[in-house]
Amino acid sequence: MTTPVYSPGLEGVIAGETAVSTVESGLNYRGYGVGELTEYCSFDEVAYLLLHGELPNAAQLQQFHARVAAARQLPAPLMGLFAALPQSTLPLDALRTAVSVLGHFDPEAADSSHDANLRKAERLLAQIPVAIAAHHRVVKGQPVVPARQDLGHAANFLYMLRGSEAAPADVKALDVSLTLYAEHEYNASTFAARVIVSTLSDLHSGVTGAIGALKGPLHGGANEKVMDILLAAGGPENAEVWVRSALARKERIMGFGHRVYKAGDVRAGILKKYARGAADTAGTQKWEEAADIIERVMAAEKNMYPNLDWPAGRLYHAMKLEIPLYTPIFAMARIAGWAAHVVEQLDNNRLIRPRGLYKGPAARNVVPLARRS
Ligand SMILES: CC(=O)SCCNC(=O)CCNC(=O)[C@H](O)C(C)(C)COP(=O)(O)OP(=O)(O)OC[C@H]1O[C@@H](n2cnc3c(N)ncnc32)[C@H](O)[C@@H]1OP(=O)(O)O
Ligand SMILES: O=C([O-])CC(=O)C(=O)O
Repeated sequence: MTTPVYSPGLEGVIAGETAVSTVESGLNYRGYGVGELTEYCSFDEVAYLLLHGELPNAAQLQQFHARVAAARQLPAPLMGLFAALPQSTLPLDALRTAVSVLGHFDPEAADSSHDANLRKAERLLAQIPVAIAAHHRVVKGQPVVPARQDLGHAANFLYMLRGSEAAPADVKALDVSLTLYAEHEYNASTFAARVIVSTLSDLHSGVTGAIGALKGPLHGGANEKVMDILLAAGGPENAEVWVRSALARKERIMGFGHRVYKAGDVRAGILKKYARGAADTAGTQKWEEAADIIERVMAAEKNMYPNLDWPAGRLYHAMKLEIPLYTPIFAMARIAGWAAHVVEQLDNNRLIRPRGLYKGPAARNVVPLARRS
């Protein structure tokens, strides 16, 4: 047996190969920088790139859109389940359940071939936003709004959620956030999905587990906590005092820090201008001013910089989206990355099974129950 190497939290460990994206020298998806992708491409094109390996031409995009739009519906029993879940069910928990249930109804659930996985991935890409919007409206006692076939991913989601077409600026801002959220190498939720399917389990199981991993506030759950923090800080007048006392209490400021990026996350810089634009439109600039103050204190006191969740939480708040929807929106984008990794894992699979460094008692003998004190 070779000597095990231990790195707490697997920091710095190369856990596998991937051609989906890299965080080395700027984040890129399949070779394309995320800055250019947000500038020149829609999320729909980026999802195609992640799943199929190349950017689509116009005909490929049109066919992809037609397939995804046709799959924007849920089985009736899932709608019934949304009504039966406790009112207090968090949207992310409902989504995790929904993906598991969708697995029962997928016609190719048991087929984990490359092509079947891509077809299932396209269906999940279509169904996840429908599930988020439908659960949201059911909980509110509002009629569910059927998906529109003619709209892209971001526009259709806002339409299903609100029941009316969103302003183009809102659609563009959400679309950019989806592109930035779509993929990030071996992050915790993607790694969870890869571990699950490495046992030769199926795509829906991998994505269900990935959603569970995304939920935690050290990962995707942070975008909801960002707004909780700003609301707790109360605005620019109190932000500096608030963040300094939170740091003195050794609290984590959600939306700051990153396992890989120690000098800042390029995605946060890209999305910041959209958060600012949405705040200008909504007249909620005070949260942007408070965010600037917190950023300044975090840089000075902790040498720590915003990650993508920091502007995303503010953007969604300025767009008047309810806070518990923020992590589900992350999932609605990351499904493209999760599925691309699941396909890649299964195309060249080896069971993922690391070792644990034993820290328990030394070997000892069992004392039979009658003689145990
Ligand atoms: C899109 C995404 O999912 S990006 C990640 C979103 N998550 C967040 O924003 C949550 C807040 N950030 C964090 O908790 C962390 O920075 C993580 C989990 C993202 C990365 O953490 P790691 O690289 O593993 O660092 P680790 O958790 O070991 O922390 C190292 C030290 O920095 C401190 N620290 C890390 N992040 C923060 C933070 N946001 N605020 C205050 N202190 C922090 C820790 O308390 C720890 O201090 P200590 O050594 O005195 O105990
Ligand atoms: O990579 C990570 O650890 C977390 C992250 O930024 C992401 O998943 O987008």
